[in-house]
Amino acid sequence: MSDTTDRQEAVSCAVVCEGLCYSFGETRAVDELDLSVEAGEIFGLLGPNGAGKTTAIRCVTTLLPVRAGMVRVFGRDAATDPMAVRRLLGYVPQQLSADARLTGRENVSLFARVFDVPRRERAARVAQALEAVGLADVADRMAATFSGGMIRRLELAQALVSAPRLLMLDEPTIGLDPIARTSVWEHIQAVRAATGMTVLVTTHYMDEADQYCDRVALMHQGRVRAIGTPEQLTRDLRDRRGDGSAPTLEDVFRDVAGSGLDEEGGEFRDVRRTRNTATRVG
Ligand SMILES: Nc1ncnc2c1ncn2[C@@H]1O[C@H](COP(=O)(O)OP(=O)(O)OP(=O)(O)O)[C@@H](O)[C@H]1O
Repeated sequence: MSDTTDRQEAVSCAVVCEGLCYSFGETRAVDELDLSVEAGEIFGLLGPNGAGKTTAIRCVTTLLPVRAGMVRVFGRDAATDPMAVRRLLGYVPQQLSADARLTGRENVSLFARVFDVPRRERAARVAQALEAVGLADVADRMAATFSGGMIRRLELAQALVSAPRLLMLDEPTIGLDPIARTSVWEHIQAVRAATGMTVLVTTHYMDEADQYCDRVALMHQGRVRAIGTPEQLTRDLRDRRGDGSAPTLEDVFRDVAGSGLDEEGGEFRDVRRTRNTATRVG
């Protein structure tokens, strides 16, 4: 890529994946994935359990190596410049990342130290991050006393404290009740509105993506099967069907995934992994 292209992409694209592949032994978790996330959007990577969403975003975070294909974050190559990529992003994994034996504030402070937030700015930045997720009033309570939704918002604060340009969230609402889910999404939206940060989120809840994401990619068996705004995707299906029905994003997904879509939603080990995570977070 030329310097000029590099600079243009760094301005307009938060994430670009081209031909990304990742295998665990014989399992091709990500298979020739092409994706481009524009700066400032809330982008949803959707798919059932086992579709390859977590693997794909772990490659973007550099937690997994990019062995085949290419990943760039704001123009920085994840394979050749992983440290530069890490400095640009905040990541909330599916697994619990808050410590129950620390207070909310201590948890966020720990991340501020790990991410090298300058010492003299730390207290203010920690307070700001807790405020942004609506936990300022309970910041000095032990995380063990928090509800599942509060823990998710605490993890969001942990990721926000380093002021990342790209926030990546893996199934942020899994295992939460509807009220807690709405609250998590409203805080994500408020943070995006306040900072202009790009948000890349994985979810298998199509209704949430429809409501909160600017654009989505529908992923199945390691590949992106459709990409666009929820409105575009549902309108296209409605036009293709031409029967006056009003399809949902879930209908679009069934349409593009075809007969390969497993009704049970992924293999047993994928469901079990998800449930374990939900239990620990919730
Ligand atoms: N550490 C691993 N070892 C072996 N296989 C794995 C590993 N992690 C994921 N896989 C397999 O790779 C495929 C994609 O998994 P991945 O976790 O990326 O999917 P996902 O869409 O994020 O699903 P989930 O919502 O269940 O996390 C699945 O078939 C899964 O079983």
